[in-house]
Amino acid sequence: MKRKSITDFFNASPKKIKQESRELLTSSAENPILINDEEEIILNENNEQKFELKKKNLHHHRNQEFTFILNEKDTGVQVRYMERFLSQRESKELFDCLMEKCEWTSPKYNMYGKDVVSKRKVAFFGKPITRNETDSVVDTNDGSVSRVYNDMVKLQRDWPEPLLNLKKRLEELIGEKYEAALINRYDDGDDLIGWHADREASGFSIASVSLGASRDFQLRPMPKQNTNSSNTTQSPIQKKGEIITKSLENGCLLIMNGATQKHYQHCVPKRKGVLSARLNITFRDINVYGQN
Ligand SMILES: O=C(O)CCC(=O)C(=O)O
Ligand SMILES: [Fe+2]
Repeated sequence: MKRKSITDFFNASPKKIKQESRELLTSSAENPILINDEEEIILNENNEQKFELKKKNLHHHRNQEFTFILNEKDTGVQVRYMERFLSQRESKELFDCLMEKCEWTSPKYNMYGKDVVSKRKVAFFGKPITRNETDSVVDTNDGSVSRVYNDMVKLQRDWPEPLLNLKKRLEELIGEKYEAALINRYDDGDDLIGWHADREASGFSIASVSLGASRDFQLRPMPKQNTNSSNTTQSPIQKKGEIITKSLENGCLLIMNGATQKHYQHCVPKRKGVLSARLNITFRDINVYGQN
């Protein structure tokens, strides 16, 4: 590994590097390298930059760095985390606003053949309504529903201002177009979401913002299916040590890229000691959670 000053780096190949260094300004990887005129850039043996992130991922947020929870070369899985994406004030404002504006539904799921109603609540914002120049509502919320998980939930299209602003900010930061937001409300540590993978298209990055109480978020490799089994029900084989746990705090941002949903499952397990509410917003692709 050679070390070069940033001046050497520019002199070596001015055109190419100038453009790349701009992209690196806000980048971070396992070993974040922030570059300005005084700092050094680390090169590998071939004189190439060691870390290179896509330009679309690197706008703004100079003081807020991503860390990788997962970054797999072979599968392409990337799960990134930014601790203080929202300030305490922004988080509180959004939390209060969503608590007031969301129309909550309790999801149902089937456990051993029985329908069970979850204590966790969900709300769903679909494609935002369009407003004309005088800011009057053109398309009204007509009380329709949308299918989320296996449930029909109230489809809300009149996005509260702070949620719309957050959507725009994430679109700029991540380079995706988000047209839906799913809100999960965990009133205390008894509320949970079990192991699952999201249904988003393979190239799509889901952005997840957490508010309120800290909760553990877990990831595990997609359970291998027992192909020898004579019946067709799939039995997962999972080693306990393969579970990654990350506490998601008030105001943090987690980004799961498309490959994550193919190779990993995630969950928010029960946590007895948690006595207050957490909201989680996932910004998603409207094509997956259609508007019925
Ligand atoms: O609450 C969370 O952090 C995760 C929510 C989730 O996985 C989902 O809604 O699909
Ligand atoms: Fe999920």
